[in-house]
Amino acid sequence: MSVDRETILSVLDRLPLPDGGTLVSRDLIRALGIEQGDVRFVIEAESPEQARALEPVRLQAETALRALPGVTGVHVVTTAHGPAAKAPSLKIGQHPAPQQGGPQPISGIDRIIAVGSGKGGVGKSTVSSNLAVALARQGRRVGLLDADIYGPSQPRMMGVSKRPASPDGKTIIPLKAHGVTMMSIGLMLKEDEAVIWRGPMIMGALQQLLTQVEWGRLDVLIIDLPPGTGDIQLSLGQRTHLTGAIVVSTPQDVALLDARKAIDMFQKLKTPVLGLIENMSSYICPNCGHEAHIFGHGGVAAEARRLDLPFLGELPLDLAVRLAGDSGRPVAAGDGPLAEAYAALASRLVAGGMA
Ligand SMILES: Nc1ncnc2c1ncn2[C@@H]1O[C@H](COP(=O)(O)OP(=O)(O)OP(=O)(O)O)[C@@H](O)[C@H]1O
Repeated sequence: MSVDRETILSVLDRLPLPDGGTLVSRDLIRALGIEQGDVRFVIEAESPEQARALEPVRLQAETALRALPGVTGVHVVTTAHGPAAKAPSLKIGQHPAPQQGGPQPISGIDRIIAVGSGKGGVGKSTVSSNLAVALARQGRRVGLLDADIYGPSQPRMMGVSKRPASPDGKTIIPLKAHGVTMMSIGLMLKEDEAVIWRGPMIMGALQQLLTQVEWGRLDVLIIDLPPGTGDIQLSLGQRTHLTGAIVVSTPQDVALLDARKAIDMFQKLKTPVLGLIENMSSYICPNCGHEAHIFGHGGVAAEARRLDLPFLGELPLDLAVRLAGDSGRPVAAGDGPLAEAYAALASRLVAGGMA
């Protein structure tokens, strides 16, 4: 049984706010998305004070929604307008500036590739970081932007935690790791501020990360998107000229079903789908060498053929990939078959003029 938007809103409309009204009646809910029972939305507070006052309501909302049949997960974040945090702060409380003439390029960046997935947990962030590192090892000037506001994982995967500097309070100096210039929304938050954003509204935040970060000259910027097909992906595709998108999926049917939705979204946005990647494709037992297909095998290649899209390759399920991601040194930075798989993927993109 799946849960719908109306049910979610009616539950939220029953939770009173401390100063009157509800999240719904006060129009504080943004970017509500429901993917396979996973509910995500943003509470847009008017000030950091209000955001703090709303914290009990956020928790109540999570508990109430989790109790609904068909809900498998709930992720709610609060954003706050109001006085800017100490530098480097993204200026707060702005809707993205109105824009004329469709998606725009970003000056100094030759190509932008968005890495998306229909479903969370399929390895989109892992693929983004490893691909970025593999491309940098081939001499490309590479940027990596972690746009997953719900769970920014690139600082951990790339092994950076320093808060980026902003000498003039406007531009932000990105960090460097494994030859890649990187920036993550996670680096702008203090650890104890994980819930309340000191940032602009989310769409504006992404736009600012694209334009206020001093990326320098890049051959390619890789954007690690949040999972699914929500407002962030739409807003990015509508405002920024993307060279193309890569969709990551595991071979399971359920993951493929969602991947199709992501492909559909990119096609509606007129963003070329550069290809599909099958992650967690096969598992080689380190003890006996037996090859197993835990999530199935070949489903993504078959889907690519069916949709007449390029199949960019399969990446095995391997403990070393996770350990490397957790340790901040992606497998692509080392040697061996896993690094070679990413190098081959990077070469294909370079040869095709995509990176
Ligand atoms: N090929 C692989 N082999 C082993 N572990 C993997 C592989 N790919 C990803 N993982 C692990 O699976 C977990 C989820 O991966 P990752 O965070 O990249 O997924 P995601 O699609 O970006 O998820 P989210 O949507 O939650 O951001 C991580 O712990 C990662 O290290």
